[in-house]
Amino acid sequence: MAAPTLTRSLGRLDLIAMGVGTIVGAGIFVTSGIAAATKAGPAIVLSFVLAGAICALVALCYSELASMTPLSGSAYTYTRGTLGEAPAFLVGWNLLLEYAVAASAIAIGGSGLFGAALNSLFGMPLATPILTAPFGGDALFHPDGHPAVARAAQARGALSVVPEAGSFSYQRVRAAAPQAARIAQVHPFGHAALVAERVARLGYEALCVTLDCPVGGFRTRNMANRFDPDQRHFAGNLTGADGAPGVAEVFGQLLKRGGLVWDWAELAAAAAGFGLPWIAKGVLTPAAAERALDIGAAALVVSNHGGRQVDPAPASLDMLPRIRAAVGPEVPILLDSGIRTGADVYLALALGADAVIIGRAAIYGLAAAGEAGVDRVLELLTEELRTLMILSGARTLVDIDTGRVIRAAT
Ligand SMILES: Cc1cc2nc3c(=O)[nH]c(=O)nc-3n(C[C@H](O)[C@H](O)[C@H](O)COP(=O)(O)O)c2cc1C
Repeated sequence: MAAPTLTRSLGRLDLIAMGVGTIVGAGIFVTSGIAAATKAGPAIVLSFVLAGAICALVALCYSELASMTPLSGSAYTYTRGTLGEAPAFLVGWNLLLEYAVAASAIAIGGSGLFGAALNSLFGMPLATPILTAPFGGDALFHPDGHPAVARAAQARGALSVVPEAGSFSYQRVRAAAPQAARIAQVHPFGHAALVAERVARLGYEALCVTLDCPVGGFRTRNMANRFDPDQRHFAGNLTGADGAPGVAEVFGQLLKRGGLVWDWAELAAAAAGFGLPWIAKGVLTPAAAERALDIGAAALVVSNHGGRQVDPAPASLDMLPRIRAAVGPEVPILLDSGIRTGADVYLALALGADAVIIGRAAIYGLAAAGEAGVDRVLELLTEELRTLMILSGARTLVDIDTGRVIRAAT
């Protein structure tokens, strides 16, 4: 039987196209811009010329070696033919390494595109558009609490907003994951400027000021269930020492529902002394958004506190487009309340958010499996978001815009 033969079907153009395709990876689009912006400036052109000349010399070496050793195997075979087994062994392994490095460089190119909607929040890099929420009493869900949440966030390049009424101190959480625990949440109860000073000393870079919780909501399910958690789980920062209020004092304020405990003027006065950029959390109307920006907020969290404060409050997603329209495209807007899936993240980004914050989704992961559970939640949300981006033809996060969402008639 005749040996099978393969038909030659690749022509000159195909080979050139394949060669160029192999050489040009995602990296050329991502890293050359960074090198031009931060290192070489216009002289980057000279780098390209120099690299081109070196590549031409390498190509000449390769063609000489290929004509001397007309066998397949590339650099491994050439080295074996000219220098022997041992050097060829080393060159072979180096080739493998080169491919691994090249492959991961392309992966970074890809993830760079993924994180491009809002590259940074006041200089804090955002590798993903998902942050974890400040939720108090975290040790009720898992003994590892927010340090575990922040570690999971850090591993996924996410930021964590660390709560004032958490089970662990700002210091403990930051020490657990300094790359994630960079935003400290505070309630504006008159001691906020003091907290701002303290967290700045710990290295926090921004404050998240909760505007929508001057008193606790009228939570009838909690009452019916006689939910009365041990207050020590909320005392990570509310120690009653060094000017910090005690947990009983704050709970008293939250639960007694004694009336207005702050107003915009008091917040403006406190904010003047913050010394850190601050994010207004709990904004649900264009008027509140404008007010917060007027007194110095640098970003907004459109939120109804996870539906825990005002029972007939509108959904944050419904209010988002109006707030985006009122404040313009430049103000960073985060959204929370009801984010459970990658599709929810997609919708929030499409309707005007730069990133989202997850509260209960992170809590469910924490309760189920501690740090690993939060990690899995972040992984699932990200994977679903990526899948939707591919299916909707959005190459980058910035491409996710209102044009991709159809609102059902109500
Ligand atoms: C158990 C629990 C505790 C919370 N504690 C706080 C808090 O101390 N400070 C705060 O600003 N928000 C707090 N929140 C609200 C979250 O920061 C966030 O706005 C909300 O959970 C988002 O909605 P989601 O749970 O649907 O994602 C808490 C939420 C939950 C579920």
